Amino acid sequence: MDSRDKHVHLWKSFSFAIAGIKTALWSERNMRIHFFVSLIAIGFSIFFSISKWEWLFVIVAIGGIFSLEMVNTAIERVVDLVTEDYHPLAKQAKDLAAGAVFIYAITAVVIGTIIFLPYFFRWLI
Ligand SMILES: Nc1ncnc2c1ncn2[C@@H]1O[C@H](COP(=O)(O)OP(=O)(O)OP(=O)(O)O)[C@@H](O)[C@H]1O
Repeated sequence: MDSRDKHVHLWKSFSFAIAGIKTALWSERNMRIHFFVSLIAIGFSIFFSISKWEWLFVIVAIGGIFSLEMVNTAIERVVDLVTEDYHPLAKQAKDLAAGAVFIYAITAVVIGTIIFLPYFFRWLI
């Protein structure tokens, strides 16, 4: 593979990844909820002029939840592809993936609370 082929290959992988993000945003209700909540979090971050360190946590929380939700969606798709019948392993796979998203979502809420609550109190009083 010469360097031009590698370039084309890299560009194709990138376009497939973008297609995946679009699919997730259009087809998954949870992704749209994450998108909406992320916009609010970014809005608060700008409004309160949070510090560089706080931005890092906000970015990790937002990036993490989007990535994990997409992995969850991918697992759901593969399970549905393998079987449409009820199967205890299919249930476990989907429930485990959903559990992973749930854990990260709680983590993100805790991060948001730790960062934004003091700003809210200072803003109120
Ligand atoms: N083939 C299956 N066999 C056994 N249980 C299943 C199967 N498919 C789904 N389930 C159970 O139903 C639950 C919901 O499945 P579904 O595919 O609707 O995912 P979902 O979490 O509702 O998806 P979304 O995030 O898109 O709303 C799963 O978490 C799992 O417990």
